[in-house]
Parts: sequence; structure tokens; C-alpha cells
Amino acid sequence: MPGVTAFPPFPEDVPTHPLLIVDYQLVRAGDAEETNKLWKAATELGFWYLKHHGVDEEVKAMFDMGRSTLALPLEEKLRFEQGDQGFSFGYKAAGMQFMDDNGTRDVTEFLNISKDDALAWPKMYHRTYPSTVNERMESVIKPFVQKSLAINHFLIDVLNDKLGLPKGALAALHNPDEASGCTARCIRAPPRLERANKTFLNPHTDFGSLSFLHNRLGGLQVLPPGSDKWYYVKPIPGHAICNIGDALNIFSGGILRSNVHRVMPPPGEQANFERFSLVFFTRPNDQAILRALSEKSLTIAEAVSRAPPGRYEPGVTAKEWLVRRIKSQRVTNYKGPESWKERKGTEDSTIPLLAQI
Ligand SMILES: O=C(O)CCC(=O)C(=O)O
Ligand SMILES: [Fe+2]
Repeated sequence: MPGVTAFPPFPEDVPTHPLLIVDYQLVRAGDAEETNKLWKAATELGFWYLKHHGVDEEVKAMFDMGRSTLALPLEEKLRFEQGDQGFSFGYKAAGMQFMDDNGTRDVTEFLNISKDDALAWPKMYHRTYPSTVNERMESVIKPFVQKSLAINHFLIDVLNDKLGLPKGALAALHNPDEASGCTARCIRAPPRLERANKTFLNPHTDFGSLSFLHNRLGGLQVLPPGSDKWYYVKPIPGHAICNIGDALNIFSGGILRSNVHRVMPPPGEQANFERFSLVFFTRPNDQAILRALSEKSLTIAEAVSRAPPGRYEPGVTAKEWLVRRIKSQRVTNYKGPESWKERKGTEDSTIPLLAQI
């Protein structure tokens, strides 16, 4: 097909972790078995494939938008850089985040487009974007943001009910009309690095509630609970990869799992290609307090009573959590090996973050 790169297949001989496949249309129809599958995935690994989500066209157009924008001259992209103060929206240049205790710079660049800016367009809410974004705001970005939000909100509602929360309790913390860190992100990592094992994105948990990820090339890896080995997640055409982030982990008293993951160069022949990926991050309202909703659900109260005191009450708003995690990974804020700890999310302290395959 003209204009479409045919990638080599994902190799069969690399360690790969199977994810449960959840059919979005069945969940929407209230199918009990499918809903139970979603619950199992969200509580055990915190990752699952989502099929029949109906966003394929918008995803394709977003990949085109990301490719065009990240192909702009660096000087132009830098006019939109996110900066060092923990502001999420805009462009993040390669080399602006540190990767390890030694402050090694990353090789990945990305563009974050705020849900608030997409929905307010043509008005500006948080910031401005390059022309390649502006010209697709109405036709591509807004529809992608709206559809992604609708899917994530529906899944959050289902999890809300399974957690024994009153109807709409989590929805109230994710009101699309309020300012939030909800973001569409296009990521680019280079092909063929000399150091073949250089990490693209360090081990991390996602900062918000629910991530809706679209991958064409391999590279994403998960560290399954109790394992000290990393496993690839194989991209399957038309299947999004969904995962729980820190905020839902905290609201649920740890019942929903915010699992550690990282991105490595794609395996095998795929490593010869530039790697583009696309995520929509649903995050709570900026002013939402991050704490377990114990008083609203017995199930959550019980989970919290088994956890170390304060584990699910970090005492900050969703915005403060986000700002801390973004700011502390900028190279300009690197102060030595202890800086690594400031980036921490909800991952278990027992997880060996630098475990190798
Ligand atoms: O590119 C990917 O496959 C995953 C990206 C990711 O984990 C993130 O941006 O938080
Ligand atoms: Fe992530």
C-alpha cells in the first residue's frame, strides 16, 4: 500500500507476555463474562488488549500527525518544549529526561497535546502547538481525544461498579469539563542505535488513571507481578493496549494494579525502523485529591486496612503528583543518584527496577 511502511513481523523467539483480550463492544453491551475479564486484567496485571474499540481511523490519522510534527526542524519543535517546571503539555526533546542513577540522557522525543486544548479549540486553554497540530485539531485530534475519553470513561465506570463504589464516584473525579492532565502523546524513538540495548523509556508506572496505547512495533515490556524478568507485549493490529496508572491504583486502595513497564528498542529486524507510538492518558481532574475512596466502598476500605498506613494517601492533588513526576525526570533537575527516587510512582518497593531479560 503506498505510504504505509510494511514492518518486519514481531519475532516469535523473544520472551512475550500474553495479555487478556477484552472486547469493548461486549463490555458496552454489559456482557458479564467480558466484564469479569476486564476486572481480572485490571486487578492482576493491570494491562490488557482492547479490541473492537472503533478508533482505528482516528489512530491512523494521529500517527500521520505525529510523524509530520516530529519531522519538523528541531528549532521549530523547541519553540513548544514543555520546560523544566513539570508542565506536561507540548514537545519533549530527546535528551531532556535522565534515564538512570548516572543521569544518562534519553533518546526519545514526544509531543503531548492537552485534552483541554483540543476540546477548547480554536480557543487556547493551556498552550499553543505547531502548525501541523493546529491544522488537524478539528479533523483529527479532537475526534481522537473525544473517542479515547469516552472509552476510558466507560471502562472506569465499569471498574467503579466492580469496586463497590456508588455510581459515578470515579466519574466525578474525571469530569471532562474540568482542567486535567489528560493528554494525547505521540512518541518517536530512533532506529538502529549503536548500543543495541539502550532503553527508550525507563521502568515506570503511568501517572494518571487509564492509558490507551497504540503500538505498531514491539518494544513495550512489562515486569509481571512477582517476576524479575521483563517480557515484551506483542503489538496486535487493531488491538489497543490499556493499562492502569497511579491514580486508579490509589483511589482503589491498590486493588487496581498500576504495573511497571518500560520501552526497549523493538526486537529483531524491527529495530531497523523508527518507532512511533501513540497514547491517550486519562488523568483525574487537576484538583482531585489522591486518596483511597475507603469511605465510599467497603471493598476499598478492607484493602486499605491491609496496607501499610498512608500507602494510599500521598496527600497531594492529581496535578501535584503529575508535576512532581514530570519535573523530577528532567535532566536539568538531576542532582545525583538520589534524584532517581524523586520520580517514584506507585510501584512496589520490592520491584527490581533494573531487572534484565
Ligand atoms: O511507547 C510505548 O509503547 C509505551 C509508552 C509509555 O509507556 C508511556 O508513554 O508512558
Ligand atoms: Fe507508560
